[in-house]
Amino acid sequence: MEEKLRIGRALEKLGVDVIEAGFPVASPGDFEGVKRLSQELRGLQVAALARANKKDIDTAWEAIKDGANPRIHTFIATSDIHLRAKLRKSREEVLEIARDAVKYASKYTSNIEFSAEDASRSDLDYLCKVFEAVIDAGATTINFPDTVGYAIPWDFARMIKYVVENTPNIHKAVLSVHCHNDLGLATANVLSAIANGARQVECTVNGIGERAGNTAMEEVVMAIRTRHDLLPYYTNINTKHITATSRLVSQLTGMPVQPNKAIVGANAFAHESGIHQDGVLKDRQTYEIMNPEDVGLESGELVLGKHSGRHAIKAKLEELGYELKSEEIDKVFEKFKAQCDKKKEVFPEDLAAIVAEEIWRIPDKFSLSYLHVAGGSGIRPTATVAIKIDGVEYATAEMGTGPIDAAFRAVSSLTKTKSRLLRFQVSSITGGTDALGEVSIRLEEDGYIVTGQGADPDIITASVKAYLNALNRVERMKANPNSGQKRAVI
Ligand SMILES: CC(=O)SCCNC(=O)CCNC(=O)[C@H](O)C(C)(C)COP(=O)(O)OP(=O)(O)OC[C@H]1O[C@@H](n2cnc3c(N)ncnc32)[C@H](O)[C@@H]1OP(=O)(O)O
Ligand SMILES: CC(C)C(=O)C(=O)O
Repeated sequence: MEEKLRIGRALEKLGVDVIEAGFPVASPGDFEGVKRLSQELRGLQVAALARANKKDIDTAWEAIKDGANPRIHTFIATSDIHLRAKLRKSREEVLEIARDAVKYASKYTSNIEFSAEDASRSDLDYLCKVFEAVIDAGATTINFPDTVGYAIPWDFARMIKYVVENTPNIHKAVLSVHCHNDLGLATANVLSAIANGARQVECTVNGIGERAGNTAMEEVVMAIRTRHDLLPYYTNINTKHITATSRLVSQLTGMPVQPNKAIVGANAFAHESGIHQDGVLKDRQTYEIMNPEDVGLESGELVLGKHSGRHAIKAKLEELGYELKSEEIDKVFEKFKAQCDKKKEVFPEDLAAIVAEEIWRIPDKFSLSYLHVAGGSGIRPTATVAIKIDGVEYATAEMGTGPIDAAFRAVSSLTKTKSRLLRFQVSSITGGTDALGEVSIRLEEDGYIVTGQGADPDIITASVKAYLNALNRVERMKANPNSGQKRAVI
């Protein structure tokens, strides 16, 4: 309930006009969720879904009646396949059911939406008759769903135009569309519908929804905003909240957003190829059609990877605060490319480490002498660690919640550091149970953010090596106060 409410509040802040909060008859939980949203969200309309029958409509109204501007959304299928196989009713019967449902809902409110489920596979003349009947009965929003994502943009445009031209009272209602993404065409279909008279778009954040999902809200909004020359319409969406809302929805639904998803994917504003990076550095508009700031991102990102060129590396080094000579940049670039062959993405901290190790050439302060770990079920994990600090060996033992925690506590005690671990990742370099484990960590120590890597057949040893590697990098940063390396802003 609380999560639903958090998403509801985020949508209100985003500026959506209507939230379809749920299907109250579906379960007591859905009923309570819709009711709570209706009571708490006053700045928008909260709609409740109902099949075309009295019980669903009564329950929907009961859930939303306290809302600021409640909407009943009732629906029934109009395609022959749904009539024959699912509803087992004739066209005439379904037309009567639809009309009666809307008339029944009108005893509660004048804010009524009617959807003709599977409209895109329905006979258009029959569909127009149904729409005409429900508008006469009191529907103020008429929804044309492409329920199974079957439509093709120019044919969807033809269908919308047909409905507009052949439903005599269509001007009394707002025409809406609701597209699914089974063929990856939901956004395209919606845009073609808008261009032909649709004025409400039913969509979801991140495109989540049944099967391949629904039309992604952020795609429609940004298409209208970016191509205003061809789409002279507007939405009330405050686009600066798009990224935050997308992340919230992803987090609360547990549905990750694919990295290359338009607008909200992690890579949507990231440039990795050297030629693109060079262009973006010279003028962002060479490869950016939208401002990342407009969707709430700080700025577009240059991703350091194997496709990056010298221009991008030089720019990133400057951004990090390094003032290097041309031959030093060449050296960093060479090492950087070698690292890229080993890992997909190289972080700015890795670049900083290359500078520290290749240009400054300061020896490691800390090195592992030995590590002994006792663990298993029924005993408290204990690690005994000895490390050399500037050549002198020190040892201690610590307990922890697990063997890695115990070993890290021992390292922290010996090195007198209090690092904050930001990321810990274990992967196997080779296959099988004898695989070499590679640990990559990212930590913050004394205001510096660094990465560290360690490899060993024993993952606890690999973890301690990675930890010490990161701490050595911090020491190099500290030893070069004039290097220009910026301390991290935490
Ligand atoms: C197109 C859409 O996406 S609509 C939204 C889909 N969302 C959901 O389905 C929400 C979750 N659903 C549920 O919890 C349940 O399906 C309920 C509570 C809605 C209904 O449960 P039940 O009464 O057990 O019926 P069940 O789901 O098994 O079957 C659906 C029945 O509704 C009928 N029906 C389907 N759509 C409609 C409609 N729009 N209007 C009237 N009746 C309909 C079907 O013909 C079937 O009737 P039958 O029992 O006479 O054969
Ligand atoms: C209820 C309607 C709008 C629906 O969800 C669909 O047809 O996909």
